[in-house]
Amino acid sequence: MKTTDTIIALASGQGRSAIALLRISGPATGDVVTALSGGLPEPRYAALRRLTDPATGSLLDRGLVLWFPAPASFTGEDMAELQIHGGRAVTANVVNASLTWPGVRLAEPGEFASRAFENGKLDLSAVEGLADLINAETAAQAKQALTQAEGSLRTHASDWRMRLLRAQALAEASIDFSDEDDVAGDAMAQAKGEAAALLEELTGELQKRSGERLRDGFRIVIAGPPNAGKSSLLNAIAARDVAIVSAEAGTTRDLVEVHLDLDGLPVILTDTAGLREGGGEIESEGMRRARSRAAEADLVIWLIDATDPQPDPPSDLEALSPLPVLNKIDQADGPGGSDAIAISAKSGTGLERLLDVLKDRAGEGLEAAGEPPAITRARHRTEIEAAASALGRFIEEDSAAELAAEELRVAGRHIGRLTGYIDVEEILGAIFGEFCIGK
Ligand SMILES: Nc1nc2c(c(=O)[nH]1)N(C=O)[C@@H](CNc1ccc(C(=O)N[C@@H](CCC(=O)O)C(=O)O)cc1)CN2
Ligand SMILES: Nc1nc2c(ncn2[C@@H]2O[C@H](COP(=O)(O)OP(=O)(O)OP(=O)(O)O)[C@@H](O)[C@H]2O)c(=O)[nH]1
Ligand SMILES: [Mg+2]
Repeated sequence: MKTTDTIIALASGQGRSAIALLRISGPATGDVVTALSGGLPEPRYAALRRLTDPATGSLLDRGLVLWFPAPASFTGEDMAELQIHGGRAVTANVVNASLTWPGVRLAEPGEFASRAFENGKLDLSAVEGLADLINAETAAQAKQALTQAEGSLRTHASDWRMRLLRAQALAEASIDFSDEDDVAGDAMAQAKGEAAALLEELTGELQKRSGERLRDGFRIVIAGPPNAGKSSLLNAIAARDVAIVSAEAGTTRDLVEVHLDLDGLPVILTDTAGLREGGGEIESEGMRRARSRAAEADLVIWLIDATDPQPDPPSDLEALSPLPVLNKIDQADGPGGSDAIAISAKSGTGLERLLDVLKDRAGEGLEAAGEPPAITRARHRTEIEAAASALGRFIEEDSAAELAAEELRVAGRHIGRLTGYIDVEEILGAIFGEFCIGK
């Protein structure tokens, strides 16, 4: 048996609450719970127990106790949960009483999940999904995170890995039969066919950006000349007084960011410094930040003042195909004569329409057509890109079969890293045994 520390943590939020959930995991769990509550309840059934300090015998709380003997627990170790009253003193007392037991210590952040990973209960992609689920701020983010926690990326990764292994087996066969030209050539052609089909699928996944966007939020930047009403628009959409508004041009210098939930879609809306020629040192830095944030945005709003003839966006912004919006129509006489959406940040006219357009654009950016994306974070993209380039090299390679086959192993290692299971060589052994390839 592996000896590890027993860890304890408050799994519910910090601070006062009606009920608090303490989680304990590790070999001493059963002893700690017995010492605190006088015994172990039936596995996986809640039991109401008096909890006492084993050192002094004093009553700490009356709470619900759950016992999950290994391996049928979240971490795969012996685990228990104490559902107690959520006062600061109660939780501190029960934690401290548990910590007096030998081998018990406070858990590090993420340690329950990392033990679940080590014990094969969760793969890396599921751990990431759970982390995203806890951080999710909107319904669409939560849905994507839960899908990943439930194994969507793992399913892709194991399918890709099996196809790579098949290609690898074929490539190895072509090496083994290299003295029989026809057989060897045929096997290698088949291996390359398998690889090409897989490369096409990986390339398709790499083209989808919606998974990462949904996880991070759809980024909208409000840009425009000074005094156009950019900060007023941010405040109106956020329905809060976030940014300073004034009649003075050049009020906003820094980036001002708000997180919005537009019908379940996560949007990060950023107000920026007004863009104009000249300007002092601080204002110039503000404009530099505005331009660079706009360049990274998923959508740029170019806001102009309908009462004031104003310039077109500078060429770097024009290149981003900004959405033109005309503000202050409450003061403008007659229609603006452009295709811009007309609003008044002050009176609220036109805001509904603008919000509908923003929701549509966010929806297009965040909701992938067809199958949900496999990639939800940069780590996945990096590994899949590396696997795809190794596959590309394998397909191009027409010299030594041994060298070409090595590229397939490289691709397999990168795919393996998506789930953290990188025992590719082991599986390959099993496949070779089964297929009796070679001699
Ligand atoms: N009270 C409580 N609620 C919770 C959790 C928890 O740990 N405690 N969870 C924590 O994330 C989530 C539920 N996830 C869980 C995942 C696996 C197991 C578990 O005991 N797994 C065993 C047995 C599986 C079974 O009986 O079907 C196993 O995998 O072997 C428990 C909770 C959300 N709600
Ligand atoms: N009449 C009218 N005035 C508005 C409207 N929107 C903003 N304003 C006024 O325009 C002035 C400038 O507004 P801001 O929101 O500070 O403009 P800004 O684009 O953020 O300006 P800078 O940060 O300096 O670039 C303020 O006096 C606002 O009250 C509107 O829809 N109608
Ligand atoms: Mg401003």
